Amino acid sequence: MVKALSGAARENALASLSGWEQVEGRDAIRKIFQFRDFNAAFGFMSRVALLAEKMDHHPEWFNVYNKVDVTLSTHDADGLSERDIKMAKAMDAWA
Ligand SMILES: C[C@H](O)[C@H](O)[C@H]1CNC2=NC(N)=NC(=O)C2=N1
Repeated sequence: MVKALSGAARENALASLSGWEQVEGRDAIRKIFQFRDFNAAFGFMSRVALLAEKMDHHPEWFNVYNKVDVTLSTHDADGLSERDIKMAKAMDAWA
């Protein structure tokens, strides 16, 4: 069972990310990615989808044309976990 990050570990993990904001009223992080066009946005989503399946960890996201609005949290832990941090970093690397 994956555990939610707390205390210093949580602070350090969040500090290692850039462009992600904490969602109000919920232990989750959010970032809006913008791409050249739909093709680039969907390519990004396809790549992330493969990682999500591999990790058994899935983003909440909303796509309109070239924008992908992503929220990450770990439902099983009812909060942010290492899995969200790992996924956020992969997304940042591929955007
Ligand atoms: C049963 C299965 O392991 C779970 O429901 C997985 C699937 N994907 C998931 N994705 C996310 N974001 N959080 C989870 O807790 C989670 N759990």
